[in-house]
Amino acid sequence: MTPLVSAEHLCVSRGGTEVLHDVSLSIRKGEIVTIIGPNGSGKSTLLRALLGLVPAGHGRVTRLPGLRIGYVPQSLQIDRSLPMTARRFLSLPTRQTRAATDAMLARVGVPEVAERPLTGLSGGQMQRVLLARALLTEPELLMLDEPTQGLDQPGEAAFYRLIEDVRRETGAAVLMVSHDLHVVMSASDRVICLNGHVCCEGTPRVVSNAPEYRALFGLGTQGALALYQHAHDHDHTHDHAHGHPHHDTHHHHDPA
Ligand SMILES: Nc1ncnc2c1ncn2[C@@H]1O[C@H](COP(=O)(O)OP(=O)(O)OP(=O)(O)O)[C@@H](O)[C@H]1O
Repeated sequence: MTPLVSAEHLCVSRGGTEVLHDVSLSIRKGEIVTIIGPNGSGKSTLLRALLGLVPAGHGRVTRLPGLRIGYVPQSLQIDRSLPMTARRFLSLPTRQTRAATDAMLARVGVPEVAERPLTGLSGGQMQRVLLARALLTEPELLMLDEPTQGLDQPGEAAFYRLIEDVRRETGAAVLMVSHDLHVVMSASDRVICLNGHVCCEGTPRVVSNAPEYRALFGLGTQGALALYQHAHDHDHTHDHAHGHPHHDTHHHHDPA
């Protein structure tokens, strides 16, 4: 099957530093793929490069022609001098009917915010509105950058259920960046562990056993991961790992 989007030997520099080095990956129809990695490891940059928002220095990015992508960025700058209701925001750039916006706000769990100004929404409400806007474009690929930040725990669980429903109902693929290692392990078909380059990738089980993953996230997470593996041990007949034992020679600056 032709991938929806792929990167081949992608290198990207930001501010004079190479932040992505020789990254190759592809996302296929209906897959849920999660990118994990420490702060500053290039996760957001990778999404933006796949979207064509930042240029590839070397290598290339290929998207299926006409592919509809719903993108939820990590943060959105809202112009506070420009009051805009959630309903109006959902109608940009494509006009939506009242019924469609109401139904989508209900679906993401915030039916009450339709007439409220965006600037008055809480972080979690805003996150849901951003997801609603992405879903309204009927995406074939959803790209979500830390989509559960700001969501409370029930909200987080509901969020991953919603993503699985969307995948089941529409066949959309999902590529997301996440720091919720526990949830990632249960919600993803495939995990890509990034630290400037792809450290390791594969099913959650393969990744959590990879030495590169353990080096990055330590053994402290193993309890939760072991629990996951125990519950899913039957389900990984096609595991594959690309965990090359190379060392990370890139330096990453703390965004702080
Ligand atoms: N516009 C930019 N100009 C200069 N440097 C940038 C720019 N955007 C990103 N960087 C740098 O590129 C590196 C990767 O940033 P990126 O936001 O992709 O990391 P991340 O893995 O998404 O981090 P986090 O987990 O903190 O969100 C960081 O060192 C960051 O400072």
